[in-house]
Amino acid sequence: DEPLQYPPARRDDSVVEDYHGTKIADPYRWLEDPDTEEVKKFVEEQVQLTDSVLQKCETRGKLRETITKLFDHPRYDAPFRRANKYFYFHNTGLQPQNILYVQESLEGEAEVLLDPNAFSEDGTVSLSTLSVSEDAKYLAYALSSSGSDWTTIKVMRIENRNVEPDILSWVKFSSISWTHDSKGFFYSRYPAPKDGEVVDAGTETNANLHHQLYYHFLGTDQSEDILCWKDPENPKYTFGGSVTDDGKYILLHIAEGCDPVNKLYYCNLSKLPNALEGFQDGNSLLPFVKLIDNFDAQYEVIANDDTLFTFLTNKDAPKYKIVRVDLKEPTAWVDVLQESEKDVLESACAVNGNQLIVSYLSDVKYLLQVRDLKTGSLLHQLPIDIGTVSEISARREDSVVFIGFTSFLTPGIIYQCNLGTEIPDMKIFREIVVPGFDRSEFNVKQDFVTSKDGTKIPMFIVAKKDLIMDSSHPCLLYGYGGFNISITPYFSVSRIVLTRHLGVVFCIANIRGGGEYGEEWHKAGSLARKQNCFDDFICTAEYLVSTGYTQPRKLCIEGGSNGGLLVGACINQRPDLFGCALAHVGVMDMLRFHKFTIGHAWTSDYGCSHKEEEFHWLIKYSPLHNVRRPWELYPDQSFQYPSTMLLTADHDDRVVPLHTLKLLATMQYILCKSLEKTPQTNPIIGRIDCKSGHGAGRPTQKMIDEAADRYGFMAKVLEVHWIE
Ligand SMILES: O=C(NCC(=O)N1CCC[C@H]1C(=O)O)OCc1ccccc1
Repeated sequence: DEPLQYPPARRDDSVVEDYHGTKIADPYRWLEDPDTEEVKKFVEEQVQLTDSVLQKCETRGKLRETITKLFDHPRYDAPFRRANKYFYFHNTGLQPQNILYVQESLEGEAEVLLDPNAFSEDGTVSLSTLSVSEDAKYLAYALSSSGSDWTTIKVMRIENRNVEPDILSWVKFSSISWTHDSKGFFYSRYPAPKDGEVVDAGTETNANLHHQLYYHFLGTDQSEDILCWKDPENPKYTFGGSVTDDGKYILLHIAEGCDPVNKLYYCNLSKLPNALEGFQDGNSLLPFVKLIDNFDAQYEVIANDDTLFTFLTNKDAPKYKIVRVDLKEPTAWVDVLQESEKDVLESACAVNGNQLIVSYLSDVKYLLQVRDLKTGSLLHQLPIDIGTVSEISARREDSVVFIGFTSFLTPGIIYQCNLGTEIPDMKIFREIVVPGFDRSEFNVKQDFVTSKDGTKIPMFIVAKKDLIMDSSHPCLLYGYGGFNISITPYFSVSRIVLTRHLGVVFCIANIRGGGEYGEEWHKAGSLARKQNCFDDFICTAEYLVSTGYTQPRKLCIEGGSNGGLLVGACINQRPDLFGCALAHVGVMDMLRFHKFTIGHAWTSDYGCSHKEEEFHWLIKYSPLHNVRRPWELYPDQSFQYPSTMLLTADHDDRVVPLHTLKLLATMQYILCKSLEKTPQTNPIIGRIDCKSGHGAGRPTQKMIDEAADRYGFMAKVLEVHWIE
């Protein structure tokens, strides 16, 4: 059908920047300011164009209806205990936000404690983090609006649900950790922006610098909070405070980026002459002791017995191990649990006095064990299916542990594991049931694909049973590949609907850059070796074609954020290999990402164009800078870019929308508008949402509407029809 009429977009050819002697044009630089009338007009016209395309996607209505119906089932998270109360999140099905319940006992009557749905008409206010005081008297919680990373902390008195007057602003990238006297809590924040710098929190692009750790005394004004730590010499540093289980220490976790490495300081609260009150004069920071004062490795505290601390670390152990140190002899470290040859030690949780629940990732599947906290020795293997341990809810004084489990064909199970008995039993505490979903219709397998350099790349493949390998099947290939994040099996209603009603084969490629095989795997897909991620993803796509699942014009690739970069880079490098590309909130301008909000923290995976050697890594794959007309590169072949949808939202302050807007304008210009006649008939469109952010906290209806739009678009361009 007719090529689309793309809206005009000014090209400012005066913007040219010199990177270490290389001149780089940036004609859409003006798209970086979301508040100008010109940018608002650009967005409005793109939204209208996309709506006109989506109107013609026949399966969109069916998708929305079927996803809504299948999603309308009760969901629970694992309970957690404080004092004599239990707390858990629950959603009856289509509620915009999950609701926090409290009960006096596991079997007792549950009451609503905090209902975020009451905070806004349209469900766009979400709960980002919370913490219940040790005596279960108070709930401190952080609220986010429109999916922004900015939060506001408030406090509720649990017994009478009274919301206290405390309001803490400009909180971002913060946990909440109470002192055990319930007088207050530690949290992190940025300095308040200068007047006018932030009009609608979450739509600004200013860099987040000078993070600080504070302590808030309940019942006081934020201006009286204690500044516990800051580091003016290192504005990129982020600080996290956590009180140890015994209430004695405040631990300070310092990061300078996203690598799994941190400094670790501690302060013995019980040794302060006048506790924290002594710092209310605001004249000095807390007297932290620097246990680890370098970024050589990650140190995550598991437990302490007074000065004897146990850590999960990757120090000289890229697949992680457990070590111990006595603060009195801070250089004498001993191994408690050695690094495994093959498996990644993902988590370790102190439970039942002196035991550990550890989870390993073994070829992207989870193993769960009970071990001895003192010696590390194995006590029990806990039986779980192929899938993901989604959460482990327990504290050291608890002998009952709740374990969340999910997989491609398991909506969700919460096991109750009683460690008090001789052989711990994994009893089903809650099982999430999805009416109308019949797991026997589907098949899950894991293949290993050889990448360009011979590396084996695991890939999960979910399909209807008894698939005929005739290359006819639409395929959705999903990837991420960065920041030490592992994409492990999880239940997705929208993907089940695609497989059941559009015959889609859904695949997850565990490409390098993730954490699937530990820190070496992460590093092998970072910095100078980032191209490995794209090679891996392209090889898994070619595998799906060569083994007869699908063919390029039936193959859709999808990824979000760093995964959006993956999609953007792969359609530039192999426009012939895909029929459709869905890139959510992608990092697309690799020369400028570090300038906006928390982008500076990502240089740990990407490097920075500020440095000459790193500029040359980035310019080679930066999606914004590598859009080329394929028909000019390969004149004998008449191929074009796949049909592409770039998704973003106005309050995404994790990956600011300018990345998507600049790439959209560039692709539409180079491929579609700059020639009289262009072979590019596949649409290149943008889905730009409002009152929405990077993804976290998105209300149910917005999630469903977006899924229906992007998969309705995919079905249309892959020419796939609805199967009743
Ligand atoms: O930026 C990230 N995480 C990485 C992130 O969100 N990324 C990394 C690339 C784009 C985007 C994504 O893939 O979701 O989290 C914020 C943060 C908090 C504290 C210390 C450092 C950073």
